[in-house]
Amino acid sequence: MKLVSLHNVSVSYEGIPALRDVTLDLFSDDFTGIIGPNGGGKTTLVKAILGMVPYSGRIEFADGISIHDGTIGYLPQQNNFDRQFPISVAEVVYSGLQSRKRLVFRISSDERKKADELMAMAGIAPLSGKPIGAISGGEMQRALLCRALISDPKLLILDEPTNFVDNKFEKELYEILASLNDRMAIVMVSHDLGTITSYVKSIVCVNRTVHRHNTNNITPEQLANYNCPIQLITHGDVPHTVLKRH
Ligand SMILES: Nc1ncnc2c1ncn2[C@@H]1O[C@H](COP(=O)(O)OP(=O)(O)OP(=O)(O)O)[C@@H](O)[C@H]1O
Repeated sequence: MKLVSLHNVSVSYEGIPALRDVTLDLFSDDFTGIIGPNGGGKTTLVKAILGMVPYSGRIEFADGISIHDGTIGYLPQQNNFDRQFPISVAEVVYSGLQSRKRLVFRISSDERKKADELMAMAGIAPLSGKPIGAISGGEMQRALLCRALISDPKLLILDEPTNFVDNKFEKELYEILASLNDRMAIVMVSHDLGTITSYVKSIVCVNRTVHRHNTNNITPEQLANYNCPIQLITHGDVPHTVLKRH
């Protein structure tokens, strides 16, 4: 089932195009990696879907999917999050419920339980009362994952979720995402095609224009043909990417 359809979507910043004429469908069973060179427009694509940047063209959402009610969970790139804000880890997680226009002090016991379960899954239960200024980047990333999940989204969008995360949690994270994919679509921006390729089911190349590959097995020729200047370097069976600036 189609969850989100973009029709001829373009985004410009101060007159400079970041995305041009993008037509793309996202489906309810997707586990999709969004890849592309630095500055290619990956974050802009995600922000357009979330209504965070003005765009021309049309974005359609399936019934029951909205950017306003928590049915789309979002883990932003961490440099966009203000760590000086004086709230605790648990409050960060609860803030994922705010799109439902609920106030923090009205959190139900079920929601508290859910937050506790998510924090336990992400390995940050002991940190729940700590201020976010006093935790590490990787711990913050885990908290933001819980925040994105607490509203039980049907679509989970993650922008570079493995920034700041150690190898152990990176692997854990991909496994958590693979199991969540039974009940939600997952769209993940990543620089590292080599690592994500064994988890994702499809790949979207973004370099001002967009091309969707309905496979996780992608060749350098395909990347070149679709204006995606990423080099694949193979070590054994695992391709690694080197991203070219342009
Ligand atoms: N708020 C903004 N104002 C002006 N230009 C912007 C803004 N945000 C992004 N851009 C520009 O738009 C282009 C696309 O940026 P975007 O962040 O979407 O790329 P990206 O593929 O996510 O990059 P990266 O891999 O470096 O995170 C870049 O040239 C960037 O400099």
